[in-house]
Amino acid sequence: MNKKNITIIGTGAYGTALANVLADNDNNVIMYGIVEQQIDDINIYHQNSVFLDSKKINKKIKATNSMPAALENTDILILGVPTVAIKHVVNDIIKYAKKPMDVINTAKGLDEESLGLLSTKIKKYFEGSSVIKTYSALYGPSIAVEVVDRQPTAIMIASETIEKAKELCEVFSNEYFYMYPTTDIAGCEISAALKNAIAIGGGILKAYDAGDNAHATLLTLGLNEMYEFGKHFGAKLETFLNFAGLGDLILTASSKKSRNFRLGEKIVENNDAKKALEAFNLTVEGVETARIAYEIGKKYQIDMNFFEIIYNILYNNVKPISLLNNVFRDVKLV
Ligand SMILES: NC(=O)C1=CN([C@@H]2O[C@H](COP(=O)(O)OP(=O)(O)OC[C@H]3O[C@@H](n4cnc5c(N)ncnc54)[C@H](OP(=O)(O)O)[C@@H]3O)[C@@H](O)[C@H]2O)C=CC1
Ligand SMILES: O=C(CO)COP(=O)(O)O
Repeated sequence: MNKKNITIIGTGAYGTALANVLADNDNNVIMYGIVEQQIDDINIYHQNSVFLDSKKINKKIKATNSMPAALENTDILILGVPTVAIKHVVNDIIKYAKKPMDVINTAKGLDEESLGLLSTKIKKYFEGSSVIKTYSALYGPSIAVEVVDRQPTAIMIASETIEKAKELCEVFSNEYFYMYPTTDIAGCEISAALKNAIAIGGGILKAYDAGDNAHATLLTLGLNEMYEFGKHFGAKLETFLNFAGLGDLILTASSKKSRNFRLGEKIVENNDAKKALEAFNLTVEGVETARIAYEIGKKYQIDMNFFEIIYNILYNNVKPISLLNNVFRDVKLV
């Protein structure tokens, strides 16, 4: 496989983890960030201590705060910022990109405005520009810190054609990072977004010491609601059984390494979602997703009992104990 020139937008936890994989695979990797200290940390000390402590990353990774420099000669562009920042960065990317690129999104969210898919929205942002060659997105159970530690990880790449997905698998895969191809962008994206809200529920149950039965039940009913939701957008059933679906759901709704899970625990600690959120300054995509998924469920009359409860906890000051008291009743199984 030829060396690729890869640009990663965002110097956060996941962008850094992917940079490390891609540099390990001998590609030229440059990261674009907005925080000088993070850029220096990467260039000089080969670490990203704000997000990943003092863990060393591949010395070949470069970072810059200049978008034009980052986009000098890009073959593959990775969007490594949270959902909320995508519009802003795409505007700049369009301004400075010099040639058409394979664009890969990593953000896990939905589109608030259209009550639809984030991928549709991102492609719209690029519409009319000539800088996007293909669109793909990368999803699956991959906590950044474990990827940086080179612990075994398997994820999906969803592209519009299977040929492109397979080509990208070649670029990313190595002995600790395995990537599998699919064309079900909608299914992967919905799984990835919705599991974050379910992970908040996982943290709530854990903090109440609800037990392993309850945990397994949450995963099962959560997967069912993800699928009910996905059907509406034409997602395939099998996607919910792959790494983007079941895999990421199990990981995030069970692990203290997940920020969404930890937020759930904090909500119980504070007995108040608003207070917990005020004190929690990490990226937690599940909060917005819970609201958008709830609205989509209402609009299209999708049966989503869990999402209604978690929405009320996050947005209507309903106490977190209501999850324990109500989520196991009237579960609608696929
Ligand atoms: N962490 C993980 O294990 C995984 C995360 N993801 C997904 O990846 C996405 C990013 O998450 P993650 O890397 O963890 O988030 P982080 O909070 O670790 O990092 C986000 C980065 O984006 C930067 N950023 C925010 N706005 C802008 C902007 N306008 N221009 C440039 N940079 C910006 C942030 O800068 P600043 O520091 O200034 O805020 C920060 O460096 C999320 O959607 C997440 O769900 C997917 C798989 C795994
Ligand atoms: O999506 C993730 C791992 O696949 C990361 O989850 P959190 O955003 O909850 O930390």
